[in-house]
Amino acid sequence: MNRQDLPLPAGTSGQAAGWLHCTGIHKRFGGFRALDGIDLPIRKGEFLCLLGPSGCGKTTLLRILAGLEQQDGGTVHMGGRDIGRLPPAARDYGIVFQSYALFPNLNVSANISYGLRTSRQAKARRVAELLDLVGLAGSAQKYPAQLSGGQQQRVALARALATSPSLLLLDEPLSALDAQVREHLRGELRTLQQQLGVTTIMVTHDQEEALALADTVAVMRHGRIEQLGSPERIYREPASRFVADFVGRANWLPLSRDASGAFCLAGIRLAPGLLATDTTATTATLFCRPEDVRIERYWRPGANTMMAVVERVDFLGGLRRASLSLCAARNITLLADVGPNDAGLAGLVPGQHVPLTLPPERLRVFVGPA
Ligand SMILES: Nc1ncnc2c1ncn2[C@@H]1O[C@H](COP(=O)(O)OP(=O)(O)OP(=O)(O)O)[C@@H](O)[C@H]1O
Repeated sequence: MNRQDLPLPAGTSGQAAGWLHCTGIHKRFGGFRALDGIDLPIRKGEFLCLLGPSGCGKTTLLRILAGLEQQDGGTVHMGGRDIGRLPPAARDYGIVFQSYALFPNLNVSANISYGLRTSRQAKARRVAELLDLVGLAGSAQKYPAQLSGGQQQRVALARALATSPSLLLLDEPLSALDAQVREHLRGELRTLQQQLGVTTIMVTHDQEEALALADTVAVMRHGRIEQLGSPERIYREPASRFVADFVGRANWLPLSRDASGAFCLAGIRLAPGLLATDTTATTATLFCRPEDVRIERYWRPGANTMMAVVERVDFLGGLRRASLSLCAARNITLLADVGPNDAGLAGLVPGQHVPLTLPPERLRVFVGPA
């Protein structure tokens, strides 16, 4: 698996590349192929998110890394050591699951120190240190039932970090929390991970969470990695239609070719230089994010500028989302996100004709029908 434009996380060096390395991982459940040749290099100190729809194999891969599931084929190396067949206890990681999985009959202190084999005083010191780290100082004597969901997940995180593992595995740790707590804890998790520099792999099906948290996102589909790259790269330069659709919102517009082979949208020749994966394909689709569609205040002929009719405008708080249809082909519709300071805002009235520009550098072409 090639890595794309990945800056190293702070505090790591080039030699650290591929500190944890999965090679050719296969896993079947009966006749079902859950993982189909996973190659995944992870650098020391990196925060990597496994992102994909339900059933794509994210959790299976995480469980294989944890030794909770055995792969049918392939290897796992960590720090140069083959750990692929070691039992969970012989691997050096902490894990947090979606459900808090705390022992209800043990207090916070006992939950956190459960895996520690040190003296009572050392345990108490470590618990206090960890509670401080996760923002729960003074809660050592409480029981899980006395804590909110977010607090329980902090305790679970403290427990996972208790032995100072080299690797932190997180299986949808925020998904049981309500939106506000989730966003708050997301920020704290990222700060904590950077502060400790612990290599972290998190499973999520929430693309916003993956983009916000990760140094690197691995987008999975049907047991394979469809794209591995920085959040920016995944969002801006999706490698496939699946990735483009799964991550963020997109307009898909049907293209044709004129006699010279140039791409046309609704009969309008588009600026040259659009990248297509297959340059001979006759059927192609234009991909463009709603925030990249520029509504102009006045008509000015230019590359990829065309007239459209405003069909509908939805107020989304920070921005307005306009549904538009192209004047040259009213059946071709697209969404445009318009911010409060954008020039085109004044024209956003249903029924109004407005010029719009599709900035050439923001467009991509995918082979196949829209
Ligand atoms: N122990 C098992 N026995 C049989 N099938 C399994 C087992 N574990 C997972 N699977 C199947 O393997 C596929 C991948 O499961 P996995 O839990 O890895 O997916 P996921 O991407 O984490 O999805 P979700 O987000 O829903 O948890 C699914 O179709 C699942 O039903």
